[in-house]
Parts: sequence; structure tokens; C-alpha cells
Amino acid sequence: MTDSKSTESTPPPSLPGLPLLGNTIELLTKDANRFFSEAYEKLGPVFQVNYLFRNYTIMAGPESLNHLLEFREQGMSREAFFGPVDKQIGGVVLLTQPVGAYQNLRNQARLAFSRQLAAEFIPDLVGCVDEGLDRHPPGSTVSVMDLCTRVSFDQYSRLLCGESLDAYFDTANRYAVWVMNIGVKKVPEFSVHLPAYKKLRRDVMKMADEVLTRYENRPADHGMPYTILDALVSATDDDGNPLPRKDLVATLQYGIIGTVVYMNRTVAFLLHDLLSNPEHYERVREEVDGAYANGLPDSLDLRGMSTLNAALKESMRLHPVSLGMPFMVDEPFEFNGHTVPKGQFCVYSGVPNHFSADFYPQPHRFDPDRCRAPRNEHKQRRAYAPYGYGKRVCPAGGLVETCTLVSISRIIHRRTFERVPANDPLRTVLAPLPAPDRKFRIRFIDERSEHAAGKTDHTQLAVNALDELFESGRLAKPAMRERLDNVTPRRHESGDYILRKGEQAETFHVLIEGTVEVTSGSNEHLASLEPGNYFGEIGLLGEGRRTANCLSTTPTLVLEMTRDDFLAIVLKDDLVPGEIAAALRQRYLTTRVHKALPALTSERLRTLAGTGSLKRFEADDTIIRQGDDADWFYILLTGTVAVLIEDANGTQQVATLQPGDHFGEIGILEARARTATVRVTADGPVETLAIPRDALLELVEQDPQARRDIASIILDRIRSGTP
Ligand code: HEM
Repeated sequence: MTDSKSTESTPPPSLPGLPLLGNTIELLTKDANRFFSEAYEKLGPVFQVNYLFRNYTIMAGPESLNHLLEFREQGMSREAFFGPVDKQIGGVVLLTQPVGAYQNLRNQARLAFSRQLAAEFIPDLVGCVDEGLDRHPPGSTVSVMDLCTRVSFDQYSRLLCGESLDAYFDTANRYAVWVMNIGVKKVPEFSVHLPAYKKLRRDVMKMADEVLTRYENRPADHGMPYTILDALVSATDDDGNPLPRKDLVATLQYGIIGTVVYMNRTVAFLLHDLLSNPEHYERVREEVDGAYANGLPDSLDLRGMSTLNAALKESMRLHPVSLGMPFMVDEPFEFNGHTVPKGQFCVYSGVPNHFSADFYPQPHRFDPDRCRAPRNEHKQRRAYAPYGYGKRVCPAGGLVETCTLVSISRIIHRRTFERVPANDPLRTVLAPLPAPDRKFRIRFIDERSEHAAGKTDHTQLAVNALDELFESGRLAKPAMRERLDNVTPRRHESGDYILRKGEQAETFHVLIEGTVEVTSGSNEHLASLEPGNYFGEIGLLGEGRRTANCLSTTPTLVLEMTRDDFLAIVLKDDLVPGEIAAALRQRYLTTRVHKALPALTSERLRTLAGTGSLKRFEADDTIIRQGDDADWFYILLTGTVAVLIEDANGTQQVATLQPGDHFGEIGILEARARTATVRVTADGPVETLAIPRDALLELVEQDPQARRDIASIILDRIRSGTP
């Protein structure tokens, strides 16, 4: 391997360090990410560090990631680095395999650790957080890493096999950290002969064996959603043979490592970043409370928490837990004028990219808005790589995101808490990967809400509705439905650019709420988009770049589908963009309506969702005003509204309506002015499905059941004096 720019060959420069110990102390006790990025600024994209008596060549920054992709690991191997981990885990560990090998297992791992699989378990994942919190009642103080590790392990257990493995928590955690310490050479390999380690390993193997035996013997009608084990058991080797039991045990163990050495600290770092930035914390809390207002969130709700999602991305930018991807150099190569010799450990690291002012203005600032539209700074090429790069990118991003969003949202929704001591600077340790140290603690102050009230299984309701909705449609194939599930709802403020002309086209959009203006490069008005319209398809189907600007002219809610999902549907199923957009919009609205009105038949649901549009109102907004013309009928989807009547004696509140209630029908059906004012309560905002006058009249005309339902509600309201 050579690099065309190389002229003379010298070893990569080193950072000054202590005799013998080199850079070990700095790396172990300071922020290792900062250390890597400062070294990159000083020494360029290739340099050496000495850590725990070993020299490592660090290939850093965007240029090194290009090198990794270009040379596809030629002349490099992993056995020497991860071999000792393999030996302990006792089966195939993907990390050690060459990139082309075990492709079936790699694909299956993507499914096993996917967002879709985790989505089915959201109520259980919330339950794990609740159990974690219940162990630390208000008034108690807890180390955030301890809390996050236990909750993350519990969540992984549920996803793995549908049950709690809490009895094994301590053993599995200590074992996984020990193995990982051997992997990163922090602990010598001969430590595996110590009785303490041997006992841990024996116990973890026993746990794995019990889990698999219970899995093999479970009754056919167990009724459990698809688990990680289900996915792994369906995996095959490269010849199509089922994986031997030892490889299942190995992958199951690697998941434990992913959970207690990577995921736990990601949750802890995010909690830290939110606590240290009260204004963002407040925004997230508002969003989270909205999502829980109607019961437990489902996967759409989780992805709809756009501020929390952006905060997670930003926190993973500031605290990437994987410092890089390690290899053994088998053939020397030249890079940036330096020779990287055979026999070196070489680590490809995207960490400095995360702190580059070229990508991120004020890179050390926690600024979640940079990780969402319109700024999307993390989407620049090579700017963001917390899950690794190229062919070896972590397959578990969806699982991590789901568990982390559930954990943080649930903690924030349930409790008030404070950092103790307040304003302590965050200390990170390499243990064995970067993590907040155990002194990062919080004190729980109080329960915020009656959390037991939120136990309705909305996920299941939504799934049922969608099953019915797509039963006979063209998008019925499971693969297509999975693609539709990947859609992210995003909110944009008025004045935000959702797309800009000339940008790389990576997403397809459906407008659900608000208005969008399409303009040319010279800002000439081309079109106005309304809810139900779609955009972004031209860049995806044609030239790869955006051909116009799309600007939110009001606050908007937009569904976003990735390029891959969009093209997969268009190419495989011969659908036109308008059909995909209609299906997505329908699906989104139907899920929301079904949540509010679970008793509606799918037929009626389809009709309502098809004719209505989602409208959001802020706290204290007036939705309808007494005396005005009646033009819309509303179904309240989230939040509460007050019904007020004005008469000679002043204004009187006559009712409070809850999600699932509807209002506005009397004026329309009786062709008279509004009989009351409906205003969002101070707890706002609310979401409604707004159905235009004509559509309601048509529904009532054509559907006797709808007529009866609405008539009886009108009667009830008249009887109770609540128009
Ligand atoms: C915040 C959490 C996580 C981060 C940042 C992360 C990051 C990474 C990175 C950087 C790699 C590539 C490593 C390399 O090749 O050197 C990787 C690989 C992998 N991760 Fe994760 N990981 C996380 C959580 C998890 C979890 C929870 C699981 C499983 C439950 C998991 C399963 C895997 C597997 C199986 C691979 C090997 C993939 C392959 O080589 O094809 N990870 N992860």
C-alpha cells in the first residue's frame, strides 16, 4: 500500500510522554477524546502514542478514514488484536473476522440489534428503567454509571430472550469489562488463569447455556415478540449452515460487552450533557412530557422527540465511546509522508473529526441543534463516526438509540433530580473505553408524575392498526413495511430550511403539518406545499443533488425517509413517489388517530386519517371561538383542552376534554355558529386531527354507525350542558 503524496519515509511523529509510561497517565485520567484531537491538530493525521508500554500508530481525521475505505483493510488483520477476546468468548466474534467473512451473520446481526426489533419491546424497556429507578427512591443519591449499567444490561436481557437476567448482572458485567480490558491490553492475558476470572467465566457460560436451553424448550405458543435470539438462531455461516451453539453463545456475549462497555456510558454522557445545559434540558423535558402524555411512547413517538434525538447525536459527537478501530499492520505502508511499519498496532480514529472547527463551529460546545435540520452539521462527509466507519460500522445503532431514548426520556419524565455536587466538572476515565467516572452522581428529589398511569400498550394498538391498514395494499410485504417504519417525524421552526439547493440528496419528505415554500437558487418562489404534499424525490431519482430550496414558512411537521429506503421501495415495488408519500402520511395519521380512538374500525380510521390533517396548538391557544363560523371538526390526539362558554355572566369553563374526545361537530352538523370556545390548557401543546366540514358531513351521511356515535355524543353534551 502506498499513498501518492508520500515523498520521504520517516516514522510517524510521537507525542512527548513520560519515560516508560509514555502517554498512559494522560490517556487514563484525562479526556481521551480531547487528547486524540489535540494530537491530531499538533501532529497531523498520523502519529504515535505510547499506552501501557505499547506503541500505537493513530491514523486520525477525515484523510485517515478515506485511507481505511480505500485500502479495505489490505495488509492488516485483527487476530493479533482481538484474538485473546475470541479465545475467552469461545466462538465467532465478528470484530475479528475479515470484512468479507460471515456476511450472513453480519446481516442477521443488523436485524438482531435493529430499531424494529427493539420497538416491539418498548414497554419492557421502560419497565427496566422503572425498576432501576425504584431501587433508588427520591432522596437517594446514585452513581449515574451504576444506574445506567444496570438498566442497560436489563434492557439487553429483555431484547435477547424476553426475560430478566438480573440475577447475573454483577457476574456478566464484571466478566464483560474484564474481557474487554484484555482486548484493549489494559489487563494482561495471563489474568485469565486467576481463580476470580475463571469463576466469572464459568458463571457467564452457565447463564448463556441456561438462556439457550430455555429458548430451545419454550412452548410453540409463547406469544413473545421476535427476540435477538430468534434472529441469531436463524443466522448461518458462509456455507449456509446454522451457527454452532458456541457461536450463538459468543454473539450473545458480545452483546453484553456492547451493552455494559459502550451503551451504558452513552446514556450517562447524555444525562450529563442535559443536566449541564438547563435550557436544553427544559426543552427535552417538555417534549418528553408531551410524548408520555398519552401513555407509553411507541417507536414513532421516540423518533418524534426531535430535540432529544438531536441531543443524543450531539452527545455522541462530544463523547464518542469508541476511540477508533484497531488493526495489526501485516504489510508496512506509507501515509502522509510516513512509514507505518509491520507489526504495529494501528488505530483508525474519527474522533478528531468530531472536534474539528471545519465541521463544527465552536466544536466543544453542546449544541444539539447542529445535529438536525437545517444545520445538519453531522451529516457532512466524514464529520461524524461514533459507530465506526465503512464495512465494520456497528450493527446495533438502532438498538442503542431506542434503549437510550427510552432510558433518558423515562428518567426525565418520572423524576426531578440534581447533580451532586452541583457544577462539578465532568471527569472521564478510560474504563476500558471513555466513560464518566463513578463520582458523577445525581440525587433524586421527587417523583414528577403518576407514572403508573402510563401503562397502556399503545405500541400494540398502533401495530394492530397498521396491520389492518396494509393488509391488502401494495405495501403489504414485510420488507416494505420495515422500510416505512424507518420514517422519522421531524419538527421544524418557521424560517428553517429543510432542504437547500445543491446539497447532496439523502432524504424524501412528506409534509404533515404546516406550510413549506419551494424556491429557486435565486430565491424565486416556485411553489407552496400543503400538508399531504411531498418533496425531495427529484434529487433522489435524478441528479443526486437538491434542485431547489424548501423553507418552512410556519412551524412544520415533516416525515423523513432515507434515500436507501425510498429507492428500495421505488425500485423494487414500482411505486411512484406520490404513492409512497400517501402511504406514509396515511400511516402516520392512522397511528395517531388509532392511539386516541382505539375502538374505531380500521375502515373508519382510514377514512378519517385520509381526510384529516394533523394540527398542533400551543398552550393557551384558542382552537375555536364561540360565535365564529364552523368549518373544522377536531379529534384531540394528545394533551387537554378546556371548553368555555361566554354569556352575560362572564366566561365559564364547562368541561375539560381528554385525548380521544372530539369537538366542533355541533356547529357543522347543525349549520350554526360555534356554541363554545375551546382553548388549550396551560399544560399544552396539543395535537388534533382536524377534519374539514365537508368530509365530516360526508362521513355522517354515508356511515350510519358514525351518525349514531356522533348523535349520542351530541345528546350527552346537551344533557350535561356542555355543547
Ligand atoms: C453506544 C453504543 C455502541 C457504540 C458506540 C458501538 C460502536 C461500535 C464500533 C465503533 C464498532 C466497530 C469496531 C471495530 O470494528 O473496531 C462496533 C462493532 C460492533 N458492535 Fe457496537 N457499539 C455500541 C453498542 C453495541 C451494542 C449494544 C451491541 C450489541 C447488542 C453492539 C454490537 C456490535 C457488533 C456485533 C459489532 C461487530 C460488527 C462487525 O464487525 O461486523 N454494539 N460497535
